[in-house]
Amino acid sequence: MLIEIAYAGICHSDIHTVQGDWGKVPYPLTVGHEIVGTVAEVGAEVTLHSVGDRVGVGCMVNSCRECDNCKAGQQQYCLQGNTGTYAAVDRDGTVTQGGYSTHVVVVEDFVLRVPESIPYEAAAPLLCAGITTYSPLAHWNAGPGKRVAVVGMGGLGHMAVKIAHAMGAEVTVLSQTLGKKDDGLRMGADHYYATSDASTFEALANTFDLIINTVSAKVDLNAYLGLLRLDGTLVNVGAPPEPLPVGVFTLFGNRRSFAGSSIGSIGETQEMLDFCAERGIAPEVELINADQVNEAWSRVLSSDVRYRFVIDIATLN
Ligand SMILES: NC(=O)c1ccc[n+]([C@@H]2O[C@H](COP(=O)([O-])OP(=O)(O)OC[C@H]3O[C@@H](n4cnc5c(N)ncnc54)[C@H](O)[C@@H]3O)[C@@H](O)[C@H]2O)c1
Ligand SMILES: [Zn+2]
Repeated sequence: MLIEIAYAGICHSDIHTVQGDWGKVPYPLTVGHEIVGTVAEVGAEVTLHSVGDRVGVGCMVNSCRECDNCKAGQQQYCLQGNTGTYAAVDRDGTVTQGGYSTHVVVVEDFVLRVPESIPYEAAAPLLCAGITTYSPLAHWNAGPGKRVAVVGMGGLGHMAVKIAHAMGAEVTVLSQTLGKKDDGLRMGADHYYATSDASTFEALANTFDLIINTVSAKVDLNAYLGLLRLDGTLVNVGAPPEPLPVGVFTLFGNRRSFAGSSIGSIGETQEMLDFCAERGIAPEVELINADQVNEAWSRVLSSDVRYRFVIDIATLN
């Protein structure tokens, strides 16, 4: 089906990709995997969506559909590798191209329904930042009685705060400075600490059931692991290119776990969109014109984003 794109979010992964942080860049390349728009045309066999529907596309546009993980509905963990929305090789051998664009063609079951009650321009970041934080929060049972910490207050981080709060968890933000403290508390955080202050790590030792690390750069994971209480888990969703050393003795204490998590399944993405619509949760976005993308990228790199840039695709015409 053909989608006319209205808005595209800017994810730090777009920048990692184009900087070559994760490997060779398959030029020519258009990035963007936080896409919302309307259905413009459908093929004869399309049944899930109709022309005019408000829809979304996230980080993947296909998977093998046959491996154990696909059969379990976990397409993001496809054993053949899911087909990324951009920079991946599609079934026809061409390189997929992303959402900083006017149109995209996507197979119907990798397209999500975007509820009308979510403000249109704010919906796009849910397709990556929303699901990438919702999935581990749901999987590790964030909820009443659970203490959850969110490391990093960027695109993913601010969604983790809102979603964990809506799930009923006690939420703490661990940010480099206290510069975004008022915002964090307004979004639902119960506590807010600066990681540049060494006393934070002493004050919060053995505290959290779950820590979601959204930082795009290398951090000292062992310092954060020390903040987990008995059976606590630190889940890394931030994707810096270099390995992050983990000391096993830190894991022995409190029987701690260190885990990773990749976006979320298509089913879970729909569940997240419906959850956000029902709970009135939306990303906080700064809308930009297409000719402001370079400036927005440099602001993301200097931690000057509150909290997601979204491109108004109408300005691209
Ligand atoms: N696992 C996944 O499926 C998945 C999905 C989307 C994005 N990601 C990755 O998650 C990371 C975050 O993406 P984003 O779009 O939210 O980026 P972002 O730039 O909006 O947010 C990153 C945050 O980390 C903070 N930060 C940077 N260096 C830090 C440091 N040394 N200590 C503490 N905080 C620091 C920044 O200030 C910023 O608030 C990126 O690496 C991205 O590629 C992973
Ligand atoms: Zn992303």
